[in-house]
Amino acid sequence: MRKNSIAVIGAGKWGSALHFALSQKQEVFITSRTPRDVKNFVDLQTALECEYLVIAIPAQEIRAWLKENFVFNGQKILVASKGIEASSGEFLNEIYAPFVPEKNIGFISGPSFAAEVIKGLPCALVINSSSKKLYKKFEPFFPNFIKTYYSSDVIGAEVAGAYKNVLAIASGICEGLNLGKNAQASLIARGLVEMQRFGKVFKAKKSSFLGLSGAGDLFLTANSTMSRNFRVGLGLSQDKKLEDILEELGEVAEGVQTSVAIQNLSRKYEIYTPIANEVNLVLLGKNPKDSLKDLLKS
Ligand SMILES: NC(=O)C1=CN([C@@H]2O[C@H](COP(=O)(O)OP(=O)(O)OC[C@H]3O[C@@H](n4cnc5c(N)ncnc54)[C@H](O)[C@@H]3O)[C@@H](O)[C@H]2O)C=CC1
Ligand SMILES: O=C(CO)COP(=O)(O)O
Repeated sequence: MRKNSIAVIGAGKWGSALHFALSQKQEVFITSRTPRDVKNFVDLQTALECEYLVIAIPAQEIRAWLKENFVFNGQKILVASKGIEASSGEFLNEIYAPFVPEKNIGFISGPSFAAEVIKGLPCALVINSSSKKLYKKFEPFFPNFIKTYYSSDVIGAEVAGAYKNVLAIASGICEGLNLGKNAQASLIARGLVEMQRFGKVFKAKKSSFLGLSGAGDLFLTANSTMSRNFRVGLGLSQDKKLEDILEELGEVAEGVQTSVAIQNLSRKYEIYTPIANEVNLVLLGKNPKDSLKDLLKS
């Protein structure tokens, strides 16, 4: 293992932004499925030899990626993805668990559009891990323009980061249908209540939903066309086909698959999740205006 070295895995929007940010203080390697013309780009094997890894690949791809590529060798890992696996309903910490000991893994959450981070604009992030020691190890890597906080509430951060993507789709629909700011604020506020209710079933802490991981990321994502998920909602409100919206987007919108996971989990555990349910139905083809009527009745 290359002691004290750090690599980002995944050179999409978020991986590239994290690579830029972390490179302010030290040399940081980066790797991706397809070679990129980026400073310190290395092959996957070289990256996996680093002591510190930041993994920024889409949530739905992680299990297969771990099975195919990953061998635990004492690495310390930060997971940058936000989503719940649709096929199993498992949270990312559950997917990583057979591969990485709990004390070696942390999860990044909080409001952080890659497009702003890559410009060096200020933001605040939470590193969520059962190990504060792990947070202390990663904290010095972050540049001055990113303020980091520690939380032990991994599941709270995971639920918040994943759920807000589904709510951002709903908010994009609201905007596209010109329902007004009152409706949008109501939707976002009720969405926050809904994600907390959902999270409680999995033992998430209420405080995570009121801070950066919950309200912070939700207010950001559900209020801006910079969000891919919000743009999916806008497209749906214009009666565009989901496959066309996603093709035009050309980047991951985690809320699409996460809405399937939430639907299955809320059925299994009998959780009241009206907004996520309607998003799921609209993604399956329901007219957004009918969804609105049903939401107002529910
Ligand atoms: N873009 C943003 O502002 C933020 C994104 N995130 C999260 O980070 C994750 C990644 O998002 P982005 O980088 O923005 O998406 P993106 O669509 O820009 O890039 C995804 C990257 O993952 C790689 N990838 C896809 N499938 C793969 C596989 N099977 N094996 C290896 N690599 C694979 C792609 O080649 C691409 O480089 C998502 O879970 C997203 O929710 C979190 C915070 C901010
Ligand atoms: O998670 C994000 C910002 O914190 C990015 O959101 P989108 O994936 O919707 O662009």
